[in-house]
Amino acid sequence: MSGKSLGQTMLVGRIMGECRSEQKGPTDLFTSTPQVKKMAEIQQFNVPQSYRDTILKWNGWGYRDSFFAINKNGDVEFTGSRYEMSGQALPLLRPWFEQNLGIDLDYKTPSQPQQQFKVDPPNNNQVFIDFLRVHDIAYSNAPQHRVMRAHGHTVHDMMHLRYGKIPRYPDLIVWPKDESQVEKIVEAANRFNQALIPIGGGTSVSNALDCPLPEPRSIASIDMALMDHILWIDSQNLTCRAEAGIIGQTLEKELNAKGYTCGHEPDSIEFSSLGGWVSTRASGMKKNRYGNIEDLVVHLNFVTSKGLIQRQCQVPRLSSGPDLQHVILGSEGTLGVVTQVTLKIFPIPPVKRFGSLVFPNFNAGVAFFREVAKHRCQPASLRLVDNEQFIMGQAMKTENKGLWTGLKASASKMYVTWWKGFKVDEMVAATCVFEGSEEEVEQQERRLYALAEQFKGVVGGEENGRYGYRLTFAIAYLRDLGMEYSVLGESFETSVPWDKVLNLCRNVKQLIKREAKAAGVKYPVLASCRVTQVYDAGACVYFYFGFNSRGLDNSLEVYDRIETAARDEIIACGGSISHHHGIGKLRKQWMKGTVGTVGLDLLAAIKHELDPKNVFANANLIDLPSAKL
Ligand SMILES: Cc1cc2nc3c(=O)[nH]c(=O)nc-3n(C[C@H](O)[C@H](O)[C@H](O)COP(=O)(O)OP(=O)(O)OC[C@H]3O[C@@H](n4cnc5c(N)ncnc54)[C@H](O)[C@@H]3O)c2cc1C
Repeated sequence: MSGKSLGQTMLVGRIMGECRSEQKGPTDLFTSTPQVKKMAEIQQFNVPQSYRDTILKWNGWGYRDSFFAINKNGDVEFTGSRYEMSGQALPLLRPWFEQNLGIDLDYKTPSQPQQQFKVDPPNNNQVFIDFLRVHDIAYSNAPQHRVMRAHGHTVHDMMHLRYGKIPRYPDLIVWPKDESQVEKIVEAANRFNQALIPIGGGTSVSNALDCPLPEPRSIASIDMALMDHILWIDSQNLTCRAEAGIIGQTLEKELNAKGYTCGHEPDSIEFSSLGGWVSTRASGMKKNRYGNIEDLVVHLNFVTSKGLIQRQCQVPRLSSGPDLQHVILGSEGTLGVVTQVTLKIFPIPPVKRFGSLVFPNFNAGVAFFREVAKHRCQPASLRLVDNEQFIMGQAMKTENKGLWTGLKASASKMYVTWWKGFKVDEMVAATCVFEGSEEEVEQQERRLYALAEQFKGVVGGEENGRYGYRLTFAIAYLRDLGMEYSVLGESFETSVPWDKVLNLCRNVKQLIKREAKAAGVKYPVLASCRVTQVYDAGACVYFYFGFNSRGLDNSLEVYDRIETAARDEIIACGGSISHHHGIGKLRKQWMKGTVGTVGLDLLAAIKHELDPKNVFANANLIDLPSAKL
């Protein structure tokens, strides 16, 4: 993937310089229903060809050329050439799918072809469209643009794309190229009764981008893809200012080229945007060293229906009443548009090293993590996978590489399983990323590994650690393979105090299996978790679950029942509604229990004050009392 200098791509959204304004993508293949052709003429102005339309899948995760497929030998293979795993076979993965989810290669549930995907006609607000034209703001109501901005990446989104249709599309897409154009769009929306939904990378996993069905107004999606530039880097104060549409990997790559990092690395960094991170209160895997997004944001600009919110000074901390930036962080597109963000940046650490540890069981691993938090000796990243994920990780070995490469010699494996008495169906693994100077990293390693010994931890080597983190990006593509064979899968997460981690993990996993069986699932069910973040007072736990829907005629209903029951169980076990995925429309039902009635009223009052006409009408976070609008 070739990098490009700033300025070269002023007119296109970029992922590592991959887009060209002249590129045409097969998204042109979407068809309009006959009504669209009759009722609504395609209206387009200055449409940029952004990465979203040219290199991303229309009905799944990630790059179009990268997916898991069954090759001619019957093995799973990862296509393309973008990832280390690309072009390689994973001979253990198919047996893993068969054993753990009961898939049968003869029973395929392929997606509908793109050409058959029908798009409803747009509800054009002509006066708003004319305004955009006069003010030189790019727009389109073409079906291919509307489909690509109508969803995030929940199971529902994928099921709609693969087998049905999206219940409601944005009627128009607008591409502001700077903050002043965003201000004009918001002003016009208020004047001409237009609803708006901002979209960054489109990686939402909370139905936050879905257009609400009851919304009677025309809905325009504000695609931030053109606002993707670093505006300045301040090496004195170690800050940078960037436009909110910049995609994580582009931001990081351009900072790296100048010797800096922003340190924020969510697993979705390849496709999620800076504005999206702020709007969802995102968390990155290296938060131990750099902090979560709320720790990294120094300052931001926010365009609301009432005008621009920005601080009058760019200082590191302020005592001036409640922090208004915390009203914006996590606002999920309900209050306005994040246009520019000043972030802390850091010199790239001279040394980055991976590491891994193996523990006899999950309890020992969690006890170790608790001790690490007490001693505050967590490296930049520290993750603990349970036995199910440990086994799954091994099943994703390519022909040449494996989780056990660090313990390559069979003598080492014997050391763990025979000499140390670990059981293969109980042992778990932790992976780490250490960053700093050579001395700092050595010291971090020594301290962590010495502590691990107290919990029977065995050092698994650097290569195993590296492998664990590399898998992160590939795992996101696995669901699409499962869906080809009737598997529905999802991940969800929570924040939980230390004393409740074990109980919560065990209960939620058991509940998922119980609920699936009760709902008629006839095949083995995947329920697995990992501890992904370490805090003084608790941890973030991240679950994967999946089941084979073969034979069920109400698979989405079954899925919803299990997911809802799992969230209820999480909350009953002392966990939270979310740690970093946010609320969207998916988890709204638990907001009252989370913030209380007074809290809900306060959120509604803020919404009413900033956006009295509910122009930002994505209906995330809370249901608005109609009297207030
Ligand atoms: C495979 C995968 C891995 C993930 N890993 C992580 C992870 O490690 N950590 C994590 O925190 N999350 C993760 N997520 C969730 C998701 O990536 C985050 O919520 C991310 O912050 C969303 O950013 P985005 O740019 O894609 O936002 P979008 O999906 O485009 O939008 C999300 C919400 O933010 C609003 N929004 C977007 N941009 C703006 C803006 N400029 N102004 C106002 N509102 C805006 C939208 O209206 C919407 O409500 C993951 C998701 C997937 C699919």
